[in-house]
Amino acid sequence: MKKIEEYVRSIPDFPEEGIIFRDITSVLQDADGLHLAIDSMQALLDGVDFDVVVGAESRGFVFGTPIAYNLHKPFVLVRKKGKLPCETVSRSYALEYGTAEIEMHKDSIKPGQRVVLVDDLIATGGTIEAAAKLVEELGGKVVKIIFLMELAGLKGRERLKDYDVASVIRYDGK
Ligand SMILES: O=P(O)(O)OC[C@H]1O[C@H](OP(=O)(O)OP(=O)(O)O)[C@H](O)[C@@H]1O
Ligand SMILES: Nc1ncnc2[nH]cnc12
Repeated sequence: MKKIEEYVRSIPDFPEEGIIFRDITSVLQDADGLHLAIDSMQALLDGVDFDVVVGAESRGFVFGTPIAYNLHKPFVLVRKKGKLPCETVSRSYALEYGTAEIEMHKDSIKPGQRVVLVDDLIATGGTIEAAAKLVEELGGKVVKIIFLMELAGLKGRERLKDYDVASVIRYDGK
């Protein structure tokens, strides 16, 4: 069986010159790749005591929901601005390319809940830092943050130094 990193396709200069895009579609469209990705991320939660999984739109949904399902936990969506129908809290942040704003429903986290954050990839860490702050604004405690991939050269972990962070695949560059 192949290693998980062998399922990731890397595309130079997408969506902008200088970015190496780490593509998850090549992982997901292979049954073994999909199993390996979910199982490897889920293993990062061994021994972690938590109440709810929170995933960031859109690739965080793909990995967060099966993990929540497998572990019989609820799944909460962090969405890009303007998509959630009820009362929200929101936060703006900078991306490796461009800027964005994310939101959560005000009633999605109950005060004191222990939260695991899930996303496919950490680049600058801006997205997941903003998500962590929203969880905290709602009274949740972020007990673990997990990724399939980490672009270590962008130093996202330094931004998340107050959190317990783990990833399955580490790329040394950007
Ligand atoms: O660490 P950062 O610099 O914040 O970058 C990482 C984020 O960027 C990508 O999402 P994107 O906003 O492109 O949205 P998508 O998942 O809908 O493609 C990726 O899925 C992470 O959420
Ligand atoms: N290099 C990259 N590859 C895939 N998704 C990303 N999101 C931010 N940077 C990325």
